[in-house]
Amino acid sequence: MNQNNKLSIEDVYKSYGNKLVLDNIDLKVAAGELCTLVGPSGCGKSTLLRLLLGQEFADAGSIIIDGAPARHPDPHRGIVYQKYSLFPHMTVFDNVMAGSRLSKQAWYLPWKRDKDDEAFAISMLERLRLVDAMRKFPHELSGGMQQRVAIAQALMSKPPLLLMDEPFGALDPDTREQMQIYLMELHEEHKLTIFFVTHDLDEACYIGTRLLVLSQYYTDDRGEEPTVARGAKIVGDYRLAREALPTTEKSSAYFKAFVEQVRANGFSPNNRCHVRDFNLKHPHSFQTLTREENQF
Ligand SMILES: Nc1ncnc2c1ncn2[C@@H]1O[C@H](COP(=O)(O)OP(=O)(O)OP(=O)(O)O)[C@@H](O)[C@H]1O
Repeated sequence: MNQNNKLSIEDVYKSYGNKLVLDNIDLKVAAGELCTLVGPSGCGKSTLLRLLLGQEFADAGSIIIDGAPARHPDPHRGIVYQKYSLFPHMTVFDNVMAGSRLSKQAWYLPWKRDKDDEAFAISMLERLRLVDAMRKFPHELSGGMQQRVAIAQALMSKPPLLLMDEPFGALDPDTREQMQIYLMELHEEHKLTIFFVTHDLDEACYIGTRLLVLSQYYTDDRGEEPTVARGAKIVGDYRLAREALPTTEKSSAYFKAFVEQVRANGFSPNNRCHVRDFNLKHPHSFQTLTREENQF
């Protein structure tokens, strides 16, 4: 494995029963990349994250993270889901602090707080506009606030590999944009490697340094569609020059032109159907054309 690769996925297959979900996935990711992952609903994005987490195993192939097979979840990999789960009996602050204690594989004991961790937790709570709520319990918070606490909890340990499954999907647009900017800043500051699943191409292009498209719809080398149902492959792999994007100008003509360019040119001609159907106004902005619609 190339020493710069944080992770390497080779010839990975994953089925549930007789349904093939992931079909020969090959992917190498360098340390520090923020990979955004888009694809049609049900194509296997969350399944891929679960394999990376070590929560489930591939039927064939290998997943190597930091030179070792991904066998089971460990503190070096953090995960944030759209559905948050917090400790109901702990305050916001203790929930966030629990993230660092858990990552150190020691049970969280409030009287054994680490001062550096405390300072980092408070700085995150300030950034996430939660500092006024830090003594509250989860049931006293809105859903968006609870999600922000869950994100802070996962970020607390600055996991070298952070897996995020539609983490901002339930946030209101303003909070979502603030979270995007915060995540980009954290990514740069702590050199995290991140896999970020989203249904929003705008978001994927905005925050990612690399855009991956996973889909079960593709044509073969001769441009023909497979005659049997297949699992999903990486059908688009696109480098994003995020440093060229001013963080405050997401709605700028420049950014819109950039996303449009990704839509128009970003994927291989064999997969152009995926590009045409991106509709950024739609809440599920990535939808794949049916065979009948794909007539060009
Ligand atoms: N534990 C399981 N048992 C059986 N089938 C499963 C299981 N987990 C996922 N699947 C199936 O595998 C396929 C991929 O599911 P997955 O949740 O990974 O897709 P996804 O791309 O994340 O979808 P979405 O965008 O809707 O969240 C789906 O058809 C799903 O029904």
